Amino acid sequence: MKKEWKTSLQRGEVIGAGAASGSGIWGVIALLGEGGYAEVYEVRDLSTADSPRYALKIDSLKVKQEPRLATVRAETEKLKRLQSCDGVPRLVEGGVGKHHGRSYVVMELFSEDNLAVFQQKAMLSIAAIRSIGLQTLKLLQSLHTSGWLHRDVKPANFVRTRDSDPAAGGEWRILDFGLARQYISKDGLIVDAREGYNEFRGSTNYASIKAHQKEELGRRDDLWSWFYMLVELLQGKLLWRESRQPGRRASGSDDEQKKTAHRMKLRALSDPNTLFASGRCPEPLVKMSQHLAALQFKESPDYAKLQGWLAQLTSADATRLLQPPPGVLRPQNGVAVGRSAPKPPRLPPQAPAQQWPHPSVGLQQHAAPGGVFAHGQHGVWPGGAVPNGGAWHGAQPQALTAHHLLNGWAPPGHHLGQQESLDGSFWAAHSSLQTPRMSNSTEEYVGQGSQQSSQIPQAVPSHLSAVPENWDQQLGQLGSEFGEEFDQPHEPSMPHVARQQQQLKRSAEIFDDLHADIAGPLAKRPRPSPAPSRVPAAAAPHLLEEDASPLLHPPLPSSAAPAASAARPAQQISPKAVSFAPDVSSIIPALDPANVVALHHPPAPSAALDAIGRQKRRRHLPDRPVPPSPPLDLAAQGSPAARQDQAEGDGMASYGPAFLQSAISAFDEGQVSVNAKILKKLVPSMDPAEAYVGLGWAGWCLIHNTTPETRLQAKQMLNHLGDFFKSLARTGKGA
Ligand SMILES: Nc1ncnc2c1ncn2[C@@H]1O[C@H](COP(=O)(O)OP(=O)(O)OP(=O)(O)O)[C@@H](O)[C@H]1O
Repeated sequence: MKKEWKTSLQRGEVIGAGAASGSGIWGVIALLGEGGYAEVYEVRDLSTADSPRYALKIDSLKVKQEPRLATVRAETEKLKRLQSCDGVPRLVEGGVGKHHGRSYVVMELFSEDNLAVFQQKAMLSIAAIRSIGLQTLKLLQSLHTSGWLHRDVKPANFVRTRDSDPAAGGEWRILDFGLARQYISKDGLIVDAREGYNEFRGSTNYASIKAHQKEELGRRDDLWSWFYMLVELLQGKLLWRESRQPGRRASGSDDEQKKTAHRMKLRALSDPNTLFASGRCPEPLVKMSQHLAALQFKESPDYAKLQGWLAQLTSADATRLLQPPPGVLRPQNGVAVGRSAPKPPRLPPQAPAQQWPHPSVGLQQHAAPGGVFAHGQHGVWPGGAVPNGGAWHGAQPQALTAHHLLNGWAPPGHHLGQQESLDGSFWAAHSSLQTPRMSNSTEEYVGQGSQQSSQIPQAVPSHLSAVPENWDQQLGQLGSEFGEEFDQPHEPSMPHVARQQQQLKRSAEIFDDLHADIAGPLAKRPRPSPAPSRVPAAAAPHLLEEDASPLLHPPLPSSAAPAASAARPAQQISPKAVSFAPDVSSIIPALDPANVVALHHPPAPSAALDAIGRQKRRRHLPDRPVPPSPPLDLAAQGSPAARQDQAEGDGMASYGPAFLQSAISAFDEGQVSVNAKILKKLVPSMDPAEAYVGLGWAGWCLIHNTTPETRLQAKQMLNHLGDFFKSLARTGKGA
């Protein structure tokens, strides 16, 4: 299908002065494509009867305004030198012509299908994918053998020949040498990476990790882009493109898109399964990824091996890609939620109390802020995955999970699974509100983590050797999924919250498993003496045991709090004072998307929420009416159509943005006490999702060293929320 005619040249327009100037006379027939700085037209030579058709590439009008952007001239120079290379378009005129100050070049014409268009037209068979993969790989190999790198490998830069059979996968050629660069010097040596090089080259979705890191690119980077293309051919999409679905506005800036793509590519480096919504990467692609990851800058890729792996792709792989493996929660909006592990036997209820962690756990060295805790990619943790999924750590200088593990926060008598379930909810709510900062810090963290990992002593706590190998992978995967979900720059919305809650439930399960796994081995160890409370008495003079009582404790009226504190002067806080987890654990089952869904038609932000956040909403969110969300059929979520609906609803059916925005600022430490008041006011009109955010907020205040007053408010908030969730679980309605 020809593109809509909207660019600078018109049908029938004549370009070139003809034989007198040594050029053809080119009559414009159709627009074929347009890139960043050029337009490509189908033309024919008007000076010849029955002229074949050609492609004419001309600088776009933008270039005329900003001549430094001119690319056609430079590209033609490169194309001239590449004429002996396989699959490169043949130049029809030796040189560059000028048309009203814009450079153009005429070349061999291919079909109107570039690979980006082609793969959208029909579901490709695995045989077609193998054929396209092989051809494009060979084109790159040929280019590399000629001493050139392409540096912008992407589907739009491969184009099918006109006479090839699309049903058989077509014959493919390579285009667009604007960024191509010679990597072999005149004396036949591979050129060193330029010192101080710091440029991004390529296209966000297909750029290699090194490209994202603005490093000099080599052959391996062209092949990483090829690899991502292959993933896209197999799956129909790249997961980091999620937020740019057809018909939806792009929800992030280019920078944000780059960051998301970079982060997800880094994650896929240690776990290629994450490239696929099904959570399973075909084995041949795992091998490709490992091969590419192992290549040094100057090293030649093993094209033959890559071809061999490509040939191993079978239709069974393709079928599996569409099916989550047993135990993987159904992907939501294309994102696999996590792999469930076989459940270890639960501890009997009367299991002896444990202190966590055992004092012998030597993990303090990992507690330094900035990401050194998790670097499992290099095998520091059993199972070899990042235990907090990167995202956990990225959320705060001290990861919440790390915080528990490292600081022995949970008092004796406390069950880790419950505590960690709570922790998961804090983290989830917290990170969902931290979107922009979260992506930054996660990215920094991942980079830093992998850089520093080699310098960090191997410190696997001894008791963890008794823990199944994959527990940290599970946490890692979960953390990453959370990270991925919440790093997406979209507005909070119903489906978003439902997913969030489903993941939270999953986290509770994993943490419970973890608890059972760890508590068992620990039970066999000598019972340590009780750990001191994490909150020293001097730092928490106003905290009373009652103030921190379990969730069902009746809330203090807000005005009563200071009075209560005054009546009972400073008192050592007992371990029980922070032991609210059992109650929170009991509300975790109530955090069920079905409950939220049932209560949430239509989403109706309360007037109070609206008023408080109006100003902020104006600043942060588009000022538009909130449409009622259609009933969400959870049972149908697995179907592609339902997922699409859900995806498109995402960002549309947003509710309570004012609340969420005000909660976002609650996480700025300076403002916590102000926002505590706001949150408390809102409790009566809360819906479950908002309550959930409040839960996260309160937990965050308790875990971090906020002021004693704020912690008190947070505990009151937990009381309210406890009632709320209990009522939700009992009646299907919030309090
Ligand atoms: N010789 C050709 N035959 C047929 N179609 C072509 C030809 N050259 C380019 N096209 C079409 O035009 C599109 C844009 O071409 P090209 O990638 O060379 O432009 P660009 O401005 O350099 O793009 P970008 O900014 O994306 O790098 C291609 O994706 C392809 O669909």
